[in-house]
This record gives sequence, structure tokens and C-alpha cells, in this order.
Amino acid sequence: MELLERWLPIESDLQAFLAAAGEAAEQLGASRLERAPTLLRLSERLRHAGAGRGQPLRARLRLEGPELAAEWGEAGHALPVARAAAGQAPSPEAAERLRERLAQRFAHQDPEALRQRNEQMSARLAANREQMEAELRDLQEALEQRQRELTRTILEAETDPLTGAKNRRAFNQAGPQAFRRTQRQQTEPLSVLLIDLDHFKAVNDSYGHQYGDDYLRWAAEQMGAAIRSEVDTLFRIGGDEFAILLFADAQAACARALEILEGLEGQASIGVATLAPGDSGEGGFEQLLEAADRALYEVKESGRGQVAHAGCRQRGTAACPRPGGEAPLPCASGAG
Ligand SMILES: Nc1nc2c(ncn2[C@@H]2O[C@H](COP(=O)(O)OP(=O)(O)OP(=O)(O)O)[C@@H](O)[C@H]2O)c(=O)[nH]1
Repeated sequence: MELLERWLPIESDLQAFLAAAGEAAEQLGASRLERAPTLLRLSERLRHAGAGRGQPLRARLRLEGPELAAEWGEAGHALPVARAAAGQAPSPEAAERLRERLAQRFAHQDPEALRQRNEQMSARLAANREQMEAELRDLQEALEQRQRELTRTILEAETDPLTGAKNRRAFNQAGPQAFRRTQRQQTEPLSVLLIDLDHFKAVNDSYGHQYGDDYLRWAAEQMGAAIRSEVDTLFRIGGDEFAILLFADAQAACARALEILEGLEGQASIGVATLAPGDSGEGGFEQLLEAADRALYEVKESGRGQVAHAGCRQRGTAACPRPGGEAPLPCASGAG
């Protein structure tokens, strides 16, 4: 049977509960000498659980047969308080009288105690909230920091440190991705440009490796300046080999490649291949790359310093025409 239930946020609540426990024990026949150490221990345990410190701790006095026990908290802590003399459980009427007596003790709320209780509980709640908010802020900051670090790490892992262009690893990911997108969407053509600097070994050999590095940086700048950086991407995929993923059809890709060649003062060979919307693209990105590579090889074989589109071979020529030239563009679509 439950004799009493109370919240113990402030000191006077705790004292009143201990006094009620003392009275109940006395009613069951416990002597003052027996009651004192038990109440002391109960007081320590309740304080330990947060009683009297603004915490919303709830405590109960229960009578089970001859046993009087105190219980508190969500975890169901309990402590025996007293045992009825000779192990005789009080009659239901006696137990009910005891319950009423204890209730009587709390019938008149002291307004000052009530005010203190509210004040302390709301102060404790505010402190808890502030602490939680601070912890959340810290957590949020730590998360954002991690996110920044992760982004930087990913960026570093995908960037060529010499030229600032994306590296081969990034190309291996971005190429097939772009290819699948064009296949899926059927609206946007994709061209791949493979650019290999001509006689770069001789640049190194004649002017030194450091000069060679500067030349590579300069070449990357020229290429980067010729593309729409927010749409198309430049990659350095080897020593003096670059690639560009260009969301453009064969005609526009040829024109862009010629622009790049001009920027590089004619000192490069460029192979281009295009996947047009509607092309089956059966061989995947690999095949498109191979087609661009073959076109590049043809340029190298035929003397360097040119642009060739893989699709042009169907018309019997590998070379892209000069923009504005008389001849019609021979390679409007097709990946070779
Ligand atoms: N300075 C510098 N040289 C590099 C770097 N990476 C590769 N190389 C050099 O680039 C040169 C590439 O030589 P090749 O593949 O023969 O190219 P190439 O001389 O342009 O010949 P073609 O392409 O046939 O015209 C080699 O000498 C490499 O040592 C680099 O990061 N910096």
C-alpha cells in the first residue's frame, strides 16, 4: 500500500519527507534509537539521488505487510525503513489511518516553500537547458569542422598539386559518371578531349625540370581558361597529358579544342570523341576514351599540332576543320 508520495526538489521537501518517514516508523513501533540511523541513511541516499538540489526527484513510502520502505527515482531505488513490532502487519484500518495522518502533514502548503520550490526547479531547468544548448553547439561546431576537413581531404585527394587541375583518380570517377548521365538524360552531349603536349621531353631536357613544371602550369592555365569551369572539367591524367570532360557536341568540342590548341601555341596534339544524346554508348566510357585516344594517336602520327575528332574518320578525315572555314564540319556526332 502506498502511504505517501512526494516530490523532493528543495531542502524543506526532503526534511518533511524524512519527518513523515520517521512518524510512520514510530507508528509501527520503531524506537527513536532504531529510527535515527535509518533516517540518516535514507537522507544520504535521497540527497545522493538529487533530493534538495532542484531536481524533480519523486519519493514514496510504502507499507507491504509489516514492512515500511522508502522508494525513489525512476530506477526504483528502495530502502527498508521499519518493521512492525513482532512482525505483525497493521490492520487495513490502521494502515489507512496512518496514510491519512501522513497526508495531513502536507495538507497546508507553506506558500514560501512553494515559491522556493518553483524558483529552484525552474533555475535547475534553465541551467540544464543552457548546458544542453552549449553541448549541442559544441557538437554542431565539431561536426562542421569534421565536414570541412573531409571536404578538404577529398579535394586534395582529387587534385593535382602541380597544376591545380583534377587528377587521374578524379577523372576515372567523373568520366563514367558523366557518361552515364548523358546516356540517361538523352539531352546533353558529352565530349572527351585528350590533350598531349608535343615534345615536352625536349622542353625539360633543354630548360630543366623546373622550367618544365612552370610550362605544365602555364599549359593547364591555358586549357582551364578555354572551358566553362562551372560546367566542364580539366584533368591532368599523366605527365604531360590532360583530359577535358566537355558537355558539348562534336562541333562545339572541335571548336573548343582548336581554341585550346591556339592557347598552347600549337604545341599539343588533341583527340576528341563525343557521345551524342541518342547514341547507344554500348561500350561505355572506356570505348569513348579509346576513340579519343585513337584520334590523338592519329594526330601524333601525322605530325602533331592538330585536333582530330574520332567521328571524322567516318568521313575519311581525322582532322577537325577550322571554325568559320568553308568546308562543312565533318563530324556532327558519333563516337568513332
Ligand atoms: N617537368 C616535369 N616533367 C614531367 C612531369 N611529369 C612527366 N614529365 C616529363 O614529361 C615528359 C613526357 O615525355 P614524352 O611522353 O616522351 O612526351 P613528349 O616529349 O611530349 O613526346 P610527344 O608526346 O611524342 O610529343 C617526360 O620527359 C617526363 O619526364 C612533371 O611533373 N614535371
